[in-house]
Amino acid sequence: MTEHPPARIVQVVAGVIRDVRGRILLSRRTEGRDLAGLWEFPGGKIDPGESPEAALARELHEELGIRADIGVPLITVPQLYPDKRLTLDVRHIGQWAGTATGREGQALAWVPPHKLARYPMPPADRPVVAALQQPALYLVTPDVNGLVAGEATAPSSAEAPQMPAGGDGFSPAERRWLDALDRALAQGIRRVQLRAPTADPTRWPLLTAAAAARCSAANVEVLVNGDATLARSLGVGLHLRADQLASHDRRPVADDVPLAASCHTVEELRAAESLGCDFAVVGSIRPTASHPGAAGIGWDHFARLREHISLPLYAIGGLGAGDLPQARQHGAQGIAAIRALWPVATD
Ligand SMILES: Nc1nc2c([nH]c(=O)n2[C@H]2C[C@H](O)[C@@H](COP(=O)(O)OP(=O)(O)OP(=O)(O)O)O2)c(=O)[nH]1
Ligand SMILES: [Mg+2]
Repeated sequence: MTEHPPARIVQVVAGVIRDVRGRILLSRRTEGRDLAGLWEFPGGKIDPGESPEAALARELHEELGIRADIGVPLITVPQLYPDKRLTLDVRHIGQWAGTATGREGQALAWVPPHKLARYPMPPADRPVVAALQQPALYLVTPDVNGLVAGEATAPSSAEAPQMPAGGDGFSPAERRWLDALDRALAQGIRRVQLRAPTADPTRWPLLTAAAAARCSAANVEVLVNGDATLARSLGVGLHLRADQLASHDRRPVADDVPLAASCHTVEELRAAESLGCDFAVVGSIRPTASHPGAAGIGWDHFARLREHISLPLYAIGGLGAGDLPQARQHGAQGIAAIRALWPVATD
């Protein structure tokens, strides 16, 4: 973050308008304006002294000729453009009346949500589309209790009696870990990173294969942490650690599986974006039990990082599902967590 960002601050509010079939209205920016030809969510600048709700209702009437009830916030995206510092505040639209027409000569399109990515949009809209399409929660698995050897080496002989005795071939700790994953899936988790930094490397491929099979049966997206060879052999996505970003000069997994990275700096985020990552995880927002003594970066710093890139981001670090509204207010599309999303057995 060495360059000087533009000083001009522009507050924009836009709406997600749906028709009875659930399609979303996009509007094409006309020639002669900035970002001409790109598709956007209808809306515009907030006038001085105007509330975001009043501004959006006014813009939707001016641009489309509709009367709209402004609904709940979806996401607010801070984004640096060459000439301005934009804040794009996107609201769901509730009831609306009238026939939407391009009153300023702009083309309109009603787009099914899964086809939004086909429409070229300004950089600030990528996190908005992600918030509409992608899971809001990203579960990161914890270590496998009982398999923890303190480092990534084969278990010592003292641990051998805990190893599988038969049946499904998994140790009690491994079975507990898989059972907790099943509970997380049953509770509605849709995106999972398989990570267990101190797992026994001779057991981890078996465990990830079993976990990936469970996720795939539930139609849940899986990424394995750090190991591109394992990701490719399982046919699942890959989640890179920040220190691995520099070791890849092209996308290490196929386009039809997700690629993500953990990032802490603008440089890492740019590297993740140019490698073709689908999203990144940024933190730690708050101090966490796993990193005692390390201060969190806080939401304002998160927003300052986010405005340099348009990659969808999950915020991580001492957060749970209850932090989602605040995350969305600072441009995160979701929350990533280990503890808060891992359903430990209650019996
Ligand atoms: N409405 C809208 N604007 C967006 C989106 N994404 C995005 O980067 N922008 C940018 C484009 C513009 O730089 C700015 C909106 O300004 P605008 O020029 O359309 O504002 P306006 O409708 O009030 O029009 P004007 O009267 O100033 O011409 O925000 C989006 O999804 N919707
Ligand atoms: Mg406008």
